[in-house]
Amino acid sequence: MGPQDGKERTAGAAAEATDAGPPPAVRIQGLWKKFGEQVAVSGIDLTLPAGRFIGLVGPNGAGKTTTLSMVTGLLRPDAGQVEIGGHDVWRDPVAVKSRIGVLPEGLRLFERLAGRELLAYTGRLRGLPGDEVDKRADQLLDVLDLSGARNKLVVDYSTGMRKKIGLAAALLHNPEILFLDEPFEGVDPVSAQTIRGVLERYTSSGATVIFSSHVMELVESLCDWVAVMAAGRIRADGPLERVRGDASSLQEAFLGLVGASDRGADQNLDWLGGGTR
Ligand SMILES: Nc1ncnc2c1ncn2[C@@H]1O[C@H](COP(=O)(O)OP(=O)(O)OP(=O)(O)O)[C@@H](O)[C@H]1O
Repeated sequence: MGPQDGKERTAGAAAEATDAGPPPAVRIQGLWKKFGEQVAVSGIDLTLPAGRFIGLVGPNGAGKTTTLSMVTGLLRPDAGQVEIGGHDVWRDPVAVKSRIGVLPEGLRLFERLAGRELLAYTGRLRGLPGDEVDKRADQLLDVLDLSGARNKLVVDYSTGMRKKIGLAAALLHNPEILFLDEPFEGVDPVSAQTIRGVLERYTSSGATVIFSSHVMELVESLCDWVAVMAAGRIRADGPLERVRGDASSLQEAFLGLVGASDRGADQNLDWLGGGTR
């Protein structure tokens, strides 16, 4: 399965989505971003269908965060277009931002607010009525097992608690599409299971989740659609089974796609053998 396969599938998915009526969740065309001489995202085209649980996977430095930042309107591309639900991210930002929830990498939160206050503030910024914000905030805190920390300042939250309160803030306005950059990083297995349950419930209503991750087992168990990125390009994308192909696991398919399956450590590091000293 090569890059071209991914492109063909993308075009196919776009046509399917258009024929069926509703626009795709995300349509990316010719997206580029350079930082100095470093090309982070190299002219990608990608169509992600609505109503799916979608994983964006790739090795460190592949360009996942840069792509998600441009797709969600946090970073201006050098070139290219992004549409969310048929709306251009840069020309129609209000329509786009009302439809999406975002949990970015290295999320900045208002540290001196308590968790409950943070949600109240986020809800009012989103234009929700106060009693609706109260109801939703209480339910989200409860489901995410944060009720006991509702009055604790965010600065005192652990990494996992920060991810969960960030997720609650991203879900508060009931977006159509949720973007999550490494939502499970630094999260313990119990909290991961809680987050997973919330996301599964959210997608079962027809909403779309798009998240980046390095953890292939997680992506394989959660996602029904996958895009594989490496060196700023999309190497493959489509339904999970198609991207996995004949490989025994997504991990194996991924290593083949990013060209890392035969990168053994044995040719180098011949000095490393502390145990045999
Ligand atoms: N603000 C920046 N300034 C300079 N270079 C950057 C910046 N942001 C990203 N890059 C570079 O762009 C490339 C893509 O980075 P990006 O963070 O998008 O990758 P990633 O796939 O999210 O990686 P990881 O999985 O390690 O988080 C890398 O080479 C990175 O060093």
